[in-house]
Amino acid sequence: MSQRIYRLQVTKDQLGFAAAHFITMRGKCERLHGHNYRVTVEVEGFLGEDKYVVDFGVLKKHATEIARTLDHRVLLAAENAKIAYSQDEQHITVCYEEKYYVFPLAEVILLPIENTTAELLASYFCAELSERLHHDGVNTLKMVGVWVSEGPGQQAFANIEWPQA
Ligand SMILES: Nc1nc2c(c(=O)[nH]1)N=C([C@H](O)[C@H](O)COP(=O)(O)OP(=O)(O)OP(=O)(O)O)CN2
Repeated sequence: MSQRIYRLQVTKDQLGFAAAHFITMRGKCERLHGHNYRVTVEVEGFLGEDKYVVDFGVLKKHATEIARTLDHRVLLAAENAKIAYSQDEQHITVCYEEKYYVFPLAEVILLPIENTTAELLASYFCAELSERLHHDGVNTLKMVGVWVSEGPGQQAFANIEWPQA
């Protein structure tokens, strides 16, 4: 008999984060602005012995922790070739052509992505969540996915197929 596949979703208030960002596109750099981002976690998998795919509590715990690392921060794309960064012990200077910002180091998060689009934020969040679930020994999953919304009606999804390589 074929094994049934289940899909779970977790959307909670604590899965939001308020952050500032800008993206570069087609030779332009957006003005620094902010969003009240919302995150929805979506996983697919098989039932384990306890008849869960994975405990909602486990998904909430990890996703809340990841969201907290992004909350009240300036999100910076460390892998953007058009943006130059320099830092001392307390500050980071961010340059795009003639424009530059100086931020307190503690108020930014440098992310291993090329741009802070909703797509790549979803991808980053998904990779972080996936790594934590892998570390917990979760073995019932087929897919881990994350939606990141910049605001109502505007969201991107990224996923990782399991088992991970
Ligand atoms: N596919 C994507 N498109 C855009 C993204 C993105 O992450 N993925 N991001 C932006 C901007 O960074 C911006 O945050 C949103 O821009 P925009 O939708 O143009 O502006 P508003 O939120 O003010 O939209 P309104 O619906 O007009 O209020 C752009 N595109």
